[in-house]
Amino acid sequence: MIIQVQIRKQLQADDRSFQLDIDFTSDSKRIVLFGPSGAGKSLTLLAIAGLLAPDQGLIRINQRALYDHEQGINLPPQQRNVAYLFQDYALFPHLTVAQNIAFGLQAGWLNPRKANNHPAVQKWLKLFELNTTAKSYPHQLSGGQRQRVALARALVLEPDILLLDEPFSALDPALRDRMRKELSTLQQQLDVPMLVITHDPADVTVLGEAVFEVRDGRIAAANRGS
Ligand SMILES: Nc1ncnc2c1ncn2[C@@H]1O[C@H](COP(=O)(O)OP(=O)(O)OP(=O)(O)O)[C@@H](O)[C@H]1O
Repeated sequence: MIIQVQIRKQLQADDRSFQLDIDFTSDSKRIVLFGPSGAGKSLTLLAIAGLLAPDQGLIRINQRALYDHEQGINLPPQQRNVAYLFQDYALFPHLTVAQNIAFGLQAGWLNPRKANNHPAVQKWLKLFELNTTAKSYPHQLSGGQRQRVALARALVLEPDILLLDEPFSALDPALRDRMRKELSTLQQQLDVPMLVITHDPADVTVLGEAVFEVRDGRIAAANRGS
């Protein structure tokens, strides 16, 4: 997988303005954008997902243009084949685990019995050891199980890349360490490309192979670690 991001965006809110000017390319499957609060990490992730339109530039994954200002290309989020994992996982509270995982599939799979039986849902329930929770609701799950449901819901669509926005920031420190290791192991097992944004150095150490430091809307440093 190769991701190429070269984007500019000027944001204006009352008397404040922010210039996003991000440029990086990577063929790593473990990319981390690291930097302080307000550096422009979330804006970059939103732009890759198609939830924020840049003013200029291009975004390509595996040579496919998701956004190309000069060519007038700006694919809507559902055509980008990228999965976006929100900070709090944003599971649907009124849907069971199986229904949550089935959500991105065709509408009929929201029927609980059908959702349980869908081959792709079954595959992910098994892979993530969620079989016994298939009929449970998100509030009945542990933090780790919730993360796995969110990942399964994202991965069931076989995205080209998984985008994660501060995946552990809402967790207490002990759970955070465990989930970080779990995500690392899952990424290695599944070999799925992921891009994580974070301000936590521990995420960089555990999850980062290609690490880009973001400061004041720009890539301030890049290094390819182990
Ligand atoms: N709609 C907007 N209009 C104007 N400025 C904005 C808008 N959205 C974000 N910004 C500004 O852009 C800057 C970058 O925001 P961004 O959310 O990308 O930061 P971040 O690096 O993800 O930080 P955090 O870790 O706190 O989420 C911030 O200074 C923010 O105030």
